[in-house]
Amino acid sequence: MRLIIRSDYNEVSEYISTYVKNRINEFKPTKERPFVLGLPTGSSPIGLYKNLVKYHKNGELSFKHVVTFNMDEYVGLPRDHPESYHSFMWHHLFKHIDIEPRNVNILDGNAENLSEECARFEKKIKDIGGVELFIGGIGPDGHIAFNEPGSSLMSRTRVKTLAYDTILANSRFFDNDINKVPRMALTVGVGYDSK
Ligand SMILES: O=P(O)(O)OC[C@H]1O[C@](O)(CO)[C@@H](O)[C@@H]1O
Repeated sequence: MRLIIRSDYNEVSEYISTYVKNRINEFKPTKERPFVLGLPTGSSPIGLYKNLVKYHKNGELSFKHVVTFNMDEYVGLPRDHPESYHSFMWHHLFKHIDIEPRNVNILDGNAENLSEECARFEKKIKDIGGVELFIGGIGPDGHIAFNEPGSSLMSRTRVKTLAYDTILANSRFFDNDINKVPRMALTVGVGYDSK
């Protein structure tokens, strides 16, 4: 593991966004060989997404041949709710860049059969050959995606009940009302398919 420390939020965002831009550009993605990128939500990546939009608008970065997989989504929150991860991703990133909507993959937390939805998502990642670069989001209890403490290192995409600490932390996005925070989420596992 390599721990990279920067002095403030803007410098961290600058570091990671330059890293992502370079990885995509060096990969030289094509339709037949797209760059597969895993993405988080939360407050931390907002600066990263802002910079990626800027690089796109400057002509330094294209998402034409980038396929994305988001790491998680709430269960039961309407897709158009402002706090759904669908809304978050389109608002902060996707609507500002040249990504093909069919290349965006976000779990459907309103699917009739949640296990089937998780299996479908897993298969899509597998079929495309795994994720090239996965950017993680870490919760206060150390969880990554919504893999709450105790999750297996071999875990795969599945339904997870959120820990109380996570519900409490995320209540800041729901008028500080823990009762408005969904209790469950779909999340990729710790053992997702990487390249
Ligand atoms: O970036 P923040 O605001 O600390 O939020 C992190 C949270 O967002 C997520 O990345 C959700 O995708 C979780 O892993 C974590 O709960």
